[in-house]
Amino acid sequence: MDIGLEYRYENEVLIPTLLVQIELESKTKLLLQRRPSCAQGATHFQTPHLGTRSYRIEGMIPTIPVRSPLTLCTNNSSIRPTTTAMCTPTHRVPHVLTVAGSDSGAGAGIQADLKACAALGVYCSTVVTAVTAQNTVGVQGIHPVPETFVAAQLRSVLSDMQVDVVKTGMIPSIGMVKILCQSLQEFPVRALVVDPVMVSTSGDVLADSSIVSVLRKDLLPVADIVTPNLKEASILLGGVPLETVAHLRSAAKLIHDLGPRYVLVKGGDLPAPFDAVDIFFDGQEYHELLGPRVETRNTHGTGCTLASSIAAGLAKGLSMFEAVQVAKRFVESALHYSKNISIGRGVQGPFDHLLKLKQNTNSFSLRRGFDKSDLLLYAITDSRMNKKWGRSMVEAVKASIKGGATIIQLREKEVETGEFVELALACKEICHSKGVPLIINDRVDVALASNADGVHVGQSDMQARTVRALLGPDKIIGVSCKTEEQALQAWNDGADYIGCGGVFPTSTKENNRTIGLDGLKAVCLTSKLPVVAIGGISADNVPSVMEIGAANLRGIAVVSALFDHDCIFSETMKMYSAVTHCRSRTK
Ligand SMILES: Cc1ncc(COP(=O)(O)OP(=O)(O)O)c(N)n1
Ligand SMILES: Cc1ncsc1CCOP(=O)(O)O
Ligand SMILES: [Mg+2]
Repeated sequence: MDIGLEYRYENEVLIPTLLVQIELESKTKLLLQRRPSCAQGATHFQTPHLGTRSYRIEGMIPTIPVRSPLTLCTNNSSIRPTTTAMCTPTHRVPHVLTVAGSDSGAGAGIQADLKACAALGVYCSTVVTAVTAQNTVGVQGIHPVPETFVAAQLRSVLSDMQVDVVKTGMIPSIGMVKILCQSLQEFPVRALVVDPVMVSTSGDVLADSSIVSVLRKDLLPVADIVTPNLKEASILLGGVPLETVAHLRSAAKLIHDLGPRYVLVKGGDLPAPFDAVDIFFDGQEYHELLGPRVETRNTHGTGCTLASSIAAGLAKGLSMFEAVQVAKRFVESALHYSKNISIGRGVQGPFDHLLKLKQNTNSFSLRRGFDKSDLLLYAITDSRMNKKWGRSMVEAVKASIKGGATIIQLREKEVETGEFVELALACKEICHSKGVPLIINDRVDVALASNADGVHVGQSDMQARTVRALLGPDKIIGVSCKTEEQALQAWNDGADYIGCGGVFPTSTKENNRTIGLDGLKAVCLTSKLPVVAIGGISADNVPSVMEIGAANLRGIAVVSALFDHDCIFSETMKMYSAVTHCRSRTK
């Protein structure tokens, strides 16, 4: 007689099921299964052949999780269950497999990939292709791993684990490229990120020229994205000189013709005065990804880290472009954070990938960065309305978040700077306790002093590019735009979103030209940034706004519809249900 305990999921709860297998004289097996109606005590089976069989259960049978073996007692003997119920809820973890070389200095290679994935919350397994002796001075030695052992590592990981994305770094031999391609055919993954490591940033050759043709012929055609720096792009294209942004664009196109779905040519090595511009090419459109050049010696491993961060974003379900943007911001943040650390005596030091784990967990902006879904219901505060209705700013912010506001903007035109900073700190605490970003209107100084999550500026305020340079890459920057040209400028300046309006007439902002639904639509259709509509928006006209037919219109920004009322909570709930209803219909 076998006894077992099985757990089955039903409605989010694990239900214990007792399984009793009895062998009859006639050798037929009888499987009885029963849900113990109690955690302890007897449970009875009615069996057609044996009448009533009673079993007494000792030991608790909790629903989740069960870790301790249970002892089931029949009439007179205790029988340990055939299976010890070990049930805990399981969930998939985004998973990147890095196929790269080991960097003894731990600034680049698989070490960089492991740290980047850890910082971005993604599991990272490793296939080591070579062991290098290197430090901040350069590469002193390379010891390739035998190809058969690379194959064995690939099989060990891919045959057992659910890998979402493979990221390749240094692959020192033609045979290894072919082994990798074969493994990916046998064990397909969702995406392949190829960082064509051929020359280290210290200028040392990490893969001889013979491998270039195999990379071109075998690996690039199956890559989802390839991320060469200037030198690597030039090598992939036979040694053409690449010295300007125009060269980068043509290089991206030519490399795309070799087969990868996307290309990111990294322009960090462009000679000054160019900004650190990367060209992202999807086969149709070019995107110039600008970012502040961080003046530091600690840039070793930036290429590997960018590629593994892209892989991490893809593993988490981001689109390619989103993954590239987040990865670029992550690397910039890490460089910014690490710019003055000193590791090693050479010309090029490593940077600190794990800043996210060290930053104050309340620093919301680094915990997950800007998410365009934050724009769904954008509440903009107004002290005059608070005064009119006799409530504090903190009360107003709490009520709007409780009602469903997804992002808060403190918009204060008369308050003294010191008071504004205090207000921002108090509101940030409320916002972060609910995972809601806090944006400061106009005042970059107040945003810096309160470490708010970002700033919103208008056309007559500080230019977004300057704000970006002051706030750094991981803060949220919004720009007011009435025209397509302003929207393009906001994009080039490195903004995260556009506030577009006033859509309808409003008395909340003086001397504000109304652009109407047509003006809103014109901006949305050309903007490369997500858009939030603003100006005279109420629950009644939300449908007309949200249904203009622009996918990147992500929400509405409102002041009086929420705050010029006695009950902010109910007004916000009303607005939230209106905008979510429309959003669900227009997705
Ligand atoms: C989300 C959002 N959009 C637009 C504005 C308007 O900003 P601005 O043009 O700077 O005007 P003021 O708000 O400063 O009067 C905004 N604040 N938020
Ligand atoms: C700040 C701002 N920018 C354009 S319109 C506006 C005011 C929006 O206020 P309301 O939602 O009360 O119309
Ligand atoms: Mg302004």
